[in-house]
Amino acid sequence: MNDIKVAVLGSDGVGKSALIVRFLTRRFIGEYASSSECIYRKRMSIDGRQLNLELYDPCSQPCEGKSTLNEQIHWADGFVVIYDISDRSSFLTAKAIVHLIRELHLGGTKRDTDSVIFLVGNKQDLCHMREVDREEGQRLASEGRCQFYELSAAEHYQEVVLMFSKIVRNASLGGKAKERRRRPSGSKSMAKLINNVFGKRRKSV
Ligand SMILES: Nc1nc2c(ncn2[C@@H]2O[C@H](COP(=O)(O)OP(=O)(O)OP(=O)(O)O)[C@@H](O)[C@H]2O)c(=O)[nH]1
Repeated sequence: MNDIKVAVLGSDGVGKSALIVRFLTRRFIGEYASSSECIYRKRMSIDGRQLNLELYDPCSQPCEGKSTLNEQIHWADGFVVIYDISDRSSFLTAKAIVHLIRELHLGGTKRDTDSVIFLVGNKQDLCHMREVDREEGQRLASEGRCQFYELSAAEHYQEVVLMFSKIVRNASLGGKAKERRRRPSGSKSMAKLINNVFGKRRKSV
């Protein structure tokens, strides 16, 4: 069975955990308690093939044994790079991450990387506070050869599922057999995920 590794990257508070939790549990959780980086696992069937998905959610707080961005990039087969459309600085961070992924994957063939970086402008429901135009996102995506999405973890369940399903499909078609370097350390079961989800005060948006 294929193992597909997807890293969800972006600056603090852009909604990385919210998007992952939405995809895995269907729920939007306003506040999610997580003090360590972790990997969520899910078995998926894509085009009739069984896949083991590992989704990496970094922790923005300093924590022991935390992997570096370079290690996360080497570990993953696919990347979801997230920014918050109401926060320009998060867009600049996303831009730097896209460029770093491109730089570190220079050795790979074009086919390997073209379809496995997704740039996602999250919090589309906050468009009245928008600081990053949709066109800027599209421009960065075409510059970095990424697929582009604008969506809202809070409001768009179907779009979130489609986005994750598509990156898993693309990453699995890459047929990559790359050397695995040190993998990000934390690993989390669904039970732990549910604990985190219910262990913290929920905030309405
Ligand atoms: N309005 C709105 N708020 C969102 C959305 N997605 C996430 N948030 C909020 O943004 C805040 C940060 O979300 P998280 O999922 O913790 O973000 P993160 O990127 O995992 O943050 P770190 O763990 O600090 O790296 C929370 O208050 C969420 O409720 C969204 O689509 N719309």
